[in-house]
Amino acid sequence: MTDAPKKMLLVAACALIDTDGRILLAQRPEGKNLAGLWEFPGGKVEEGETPEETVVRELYEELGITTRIPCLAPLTFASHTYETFHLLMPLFVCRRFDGIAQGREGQAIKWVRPQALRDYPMPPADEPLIPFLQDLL
Ligand SMILES: Nc1nc2c([nH]c(=O)n2[C@@H]2O[C@H](COP(=O)(O)OP(=O)(O)OP(=O)(O)O)[C@@H](O)[C@H]2O)c(=O)[nH]1
Repeated sequence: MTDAPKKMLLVAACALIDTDGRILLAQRPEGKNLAGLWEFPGGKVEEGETPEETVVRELYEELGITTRIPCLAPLTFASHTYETFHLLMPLFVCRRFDGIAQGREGQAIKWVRPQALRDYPMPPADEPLIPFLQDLL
């Protein structure tokens, strides 16, 4: 017997890189699924949005960071089956942005050195992304 097909969820995420080559991770707040895990800022691509527009919007909403679409470079993507949906998540990198990142939705944030990424438990979809960032930085 085959399982019913799962809904495809398109989420756009971004690795913000600071001038020291550290990457910003945000901790998923209590009450959400995967609470406590560290993830890249981002969110669901809304109707009528491009993934780049989603990232620009989410960086501002979640962190108070402003950037522009030309400052986003595609790095890799995650494709992972969760229990109730299949996640497809392009990951951009961004080194040019304005503002001081703050967790505006109550989430903890942390600037993490590439070699320390494995010290922060991440959603299973994110784990294969780590070597791409380590190679880049
Ligand atoms: N932003 C982000 N989401 C991720 C990452 N890895 C990963 O599996 N996800 C999953 O992708 C989905 C992102 O949706 P979201 O952040 O917009 O939604 P959410 O669960 O906070 O719910 P809500 O915004 O509807 O309250 C979640 O199911 C989340 O668990 C990641 O690195 N960044």
